[in-house]
Amino acid sequence: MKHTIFGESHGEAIGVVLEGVPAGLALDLEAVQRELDRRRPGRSALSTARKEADQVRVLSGMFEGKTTGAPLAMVIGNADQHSSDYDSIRYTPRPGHGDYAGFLKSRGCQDYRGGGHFSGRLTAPLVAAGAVAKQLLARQGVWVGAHISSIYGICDAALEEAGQLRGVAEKDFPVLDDAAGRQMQQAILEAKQAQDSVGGAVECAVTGLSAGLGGPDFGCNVEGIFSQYLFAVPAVKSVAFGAGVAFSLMRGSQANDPFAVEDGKVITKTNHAGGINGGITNGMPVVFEATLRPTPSIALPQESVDLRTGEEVELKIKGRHDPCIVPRAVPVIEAAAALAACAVLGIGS
Ligand SMILES: Cc1cc2nc3c(=O)[nH]c(=O)nc-3n(C[C@H](O)[C@H](O)[C@H](O)COP(=O)(O)O)c2cc1C
Ligand SMILES: C=C(O[C@@H]1CC(C(=O)O)=C[C@@H](OP(=O)(O)O)[C@H]1O)C(=O)O
Repeated sequence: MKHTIFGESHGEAIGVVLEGVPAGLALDLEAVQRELDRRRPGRSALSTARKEADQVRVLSGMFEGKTTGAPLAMVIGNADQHSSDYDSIRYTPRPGHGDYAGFLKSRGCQDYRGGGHFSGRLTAPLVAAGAVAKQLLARQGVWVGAHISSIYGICDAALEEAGQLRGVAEKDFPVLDDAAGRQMQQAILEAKQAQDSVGGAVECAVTGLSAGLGGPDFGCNVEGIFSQYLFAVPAVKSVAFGAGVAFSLMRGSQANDPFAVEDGKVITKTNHAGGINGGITNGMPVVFEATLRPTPSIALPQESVDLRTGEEVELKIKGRHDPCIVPRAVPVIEAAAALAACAVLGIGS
């Protein structure tokens, strides 16, 4: 399924056009809305204070409750913009954000208000598209779940099997170990108090993908397909499959996943490979971790450059920002993974 996300954070609306959605899907719009509600801003002191209802409206591609196979267009309004917060930083890019790169790419014509098209707000339509993908995947027995695996060095309990993630989505703070979750929340509030921000990671599992999907080469490699979708999420700076960076500390005897037979099916006893060997699914859950950087917009003074004069200037950012992106990014990572899983399965292509 090809998806095109459109809009700007302070424009009239944001949305997505999904092409290739198979006809005849009885799309559950309440389920789509539930996913959007998990990501919605302005719900607690842990997130940006911007309040948006994030009510999704389907403009096309659905008739009498079912998808028609025509492009599915979904739109979400913007209501609570404080655009004047951005006037003073129009020509002084925020370190870490897309401002400078966007200024160059748009030749100075970018919508600078609220980060424009680079805003994390554009992940709302991504979540809507992912919710459609999840419904298509469910018909094939494929399921996606995630949890916050760490924030600022505080780790959640280790994920031993993907089934532990069922039920995590309903939590306000989606972790396996609520005690660790309370420590993470404390770390976020301390960073906020210090006019700063923190980053962390989201671990995600996709179950039900049969063995033998994908290929070793560019374009069909399953790790590559997932990575393309995941790196399109703003603030994602690394993606690692299975044991990921911990492989560098292992011997082969520890890293290899021993084969076994369970109910007549070949399985592996461990899943250090994250369900992928040779770029091809091996039938175990596809498991990966995405690292999200600390929020770029912080209240502490920072160094920037006035792009009109070339002078170095001190930057003070106003406005309402997430002191940590990770909690609201959990449904976003799931959405990106669901779209990637559709691509791996060839749904809508
Ligand atoms: C859900 C979500 C919320 C975000 N909230 C903010 C925010 O409040 N302030 C901010 O500066 N960046 C925020 N970001 C991150 C920026 O959008 C992102 O860092 C920027 O677009 C640059 O992209 P990059 O980090 O991938 O290079 C958010 C990202 C996501 C996914
Ligand atoms: C609005 C959302 O998050 C926004 C993401 C964001 C950024 O720079 O990425 C900056 C802030 O925008 P604003 O200054 O307009 O409040 C966040 O509030 C959202 O996620 O829906």
